[in-house]
Amino acid sequence: MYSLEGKKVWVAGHRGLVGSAVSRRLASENCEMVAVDRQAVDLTRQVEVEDFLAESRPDAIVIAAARVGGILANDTYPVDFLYENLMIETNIMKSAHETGVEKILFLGSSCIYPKMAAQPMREDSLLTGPLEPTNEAYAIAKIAGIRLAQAYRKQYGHDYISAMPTNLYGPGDNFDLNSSHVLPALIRKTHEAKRRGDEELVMWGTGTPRREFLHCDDCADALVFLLKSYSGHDHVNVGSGKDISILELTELVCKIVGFEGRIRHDLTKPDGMPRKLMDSTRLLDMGWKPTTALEDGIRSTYEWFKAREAEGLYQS
Ligand SMILES: NC(=O)C1=CN([C@@H]2O[C@H](COP(=O)(O)OP(=O)(O)OC[C@H]3O[C@@H](n4cnc5c(N)ncnc54)[C@H](OP(=O)(O)O)[C@@H]3O)[C@@H](O)[C@H]2O)C=CC1
Ligand SMILES: C[C@H]1O[C@H](OP(=O)(O)OP(=O)(O)OC[C@H]2O[C@@H](n3cnc4c(=O)[nH]c(N)nc43)[C@H](O)[C@@H]2O)[C@@H](O)[C@@H](O)C1=O
Repeated sequence: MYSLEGKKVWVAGHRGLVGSAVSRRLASENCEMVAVDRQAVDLTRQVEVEDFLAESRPDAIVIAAARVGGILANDTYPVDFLYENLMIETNIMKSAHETGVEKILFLGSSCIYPKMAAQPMREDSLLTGPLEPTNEAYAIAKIAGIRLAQAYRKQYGHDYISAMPTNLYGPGDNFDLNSSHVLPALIRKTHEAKRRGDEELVMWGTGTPRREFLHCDDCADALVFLLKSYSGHDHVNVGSGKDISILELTELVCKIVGFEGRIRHDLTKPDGMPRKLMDSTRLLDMGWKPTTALEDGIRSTYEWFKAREAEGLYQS
């Protein structure tokens, strides 16, 4: 067990979907939070990370900072996804080693597994086959991060662990239609189509791929659980255990938003992995479980989106 009591914890990427959820969750632990904005410390720059850690001296770090995006962004900007993620994770782990950080939780993603991995995907299917081409760059950076954490454990005995969340969503998500993941994109597109009185909604791809979704607050709870109770070499899957086809998801969002038009497929856009459902047995066996049903989570995220839209945050 790792006690967070009185510890200084740095959530790198505290403004993001996951980082903000982890920060909310850590508020109920008796620990001190450290935070820094990208304007003050660019995590792709080693010297800035070194100086920040030498000065702030956290005891534990959650690496929720990363270059993140949906299928199109991943496919269009492979250099950015590979380079920035490699830099962020290596800079943080190296500086943490030099300043004696006790514990690191590194975050990867379900895209690390082979495109044709047996479903549900177990932790030991890593590196057993070719990756999905649309997110290969990002996946390679994340696999390198897992291996780097394991290397620090092997060479120096450091308690660096890795968690692999499934597709996440919730308040604070990215609703930009070019760079977002499918759920925030569908919420925004359906809402705007309804407001304009459109007869159809355009979704990407065939709709046959299947994805597993987990609310960011469930994910944050699992991450804090792992931070406190897990100290192993192997990475741990973090999922909800249920998947849904993209067409079914689109129909669910239409129901929640109240859009009654047709659904049209844009087949110029990629489908990506045919199925991504994780086997989270290891985490469940440790005693953790998710609490937010997908429909409830989409409803509350839609309310969050509408409130931000009313503030003028999203202009269509
Ligand atoms: N979203 C998802 O569906 C999934 C996410 N994950 C993992 O969870 C982690 C967090 O993802 P998520 O919260 O969705 O991503 P977000 O894009 O919402 O947040 C990423 C955060 O990282 C910060 N950041 C990025 N680059 C830099 C940089 N160069 N210097 C300083 N800060 C930087 C961003 O800062 P700023 O606010 O300034 O932009 C932002 O706060 C990632 O490791 C991702 O792989 C895993 C599975 C699924
Ligand atoms: C978390 C994960 O996220 C990415 O992988 P992904 O799961 O394929 O990403 P996605 O959420 O963007 O799409 C899921 C499915 O949904 C379809 N789809 C329909 N309509 C829209 C749409 O409007 N927008 C988007 N983005 N997708 C749409 C889309 O065509 C695809 O079939 C990674 O690259 C990878 O980096 C990663 O780790």
